[in-house]
Amino acid sequence: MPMIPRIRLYTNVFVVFEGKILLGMKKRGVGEGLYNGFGGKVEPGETPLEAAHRELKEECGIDLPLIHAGRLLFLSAAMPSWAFHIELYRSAPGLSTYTGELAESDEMRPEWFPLSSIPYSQMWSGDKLWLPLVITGEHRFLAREDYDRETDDASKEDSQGQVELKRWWIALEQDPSRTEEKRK
Ligand SMILES: Nc1nc2c([nH]c(=O)n2[C@H]2C[C@H](O)[C@@H](COP(=O)(O)OP(=O)(O)OP(=O)(O)O)O2)c(=O)[nH]1
Repeated sequence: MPMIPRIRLYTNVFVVFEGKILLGMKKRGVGEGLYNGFGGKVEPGETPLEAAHRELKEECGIDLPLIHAGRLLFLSAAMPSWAFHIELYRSAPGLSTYTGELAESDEMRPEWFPLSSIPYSQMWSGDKLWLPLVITGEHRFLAREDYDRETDDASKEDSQGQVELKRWWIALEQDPSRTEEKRK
């Protein structure tokens, strides 16, 4: 029987104000050296939305109303015993203020970017596929990504076991409360 991975549930929050987005430079751990939204593991007894608010506050000091933007499921050949499930949130549309003080934490250095210059080359490689959907917020989506070995030739693998995005798909949710159902 093939190995069946166990699910790791995470959250990730993108704060999007008029014309700009708040990203954090990850200073340690998974995704170190990359810009990302703010997030982490959902703790036992917590809903993903509660975890999203908690991680946003812990990692950059602020809080604000959030909406669910989409769901990312990914597999990585570097960690075959896990399937990653990330609940993605964004700030509620039309907002331009938050509570708390924006501050660097030991995990993240927050930085605003104009929407016209999002640093995709310094982000997880799949993010460019769906972050535009998070920003417009018109449709919730389901995204699936498979990160696999860069080469099938095991002798050429480097010691890090580098993986790259090999296959993906994205589907839009039909959500009449957010947008008129156009495809009948
Ligand atoms: N945007 C994006 N985020 C990702 C991808 N893969 C991935 O793990 N993440 C996110 C999920 C989490 O928000 C974050 C990793 O969380 P973390 O390093 O803070 O997790 P942790 O186990 O340290 O959790 P915690 O201590 O903060 O609770 O990276 C990806 O492909 N794209």
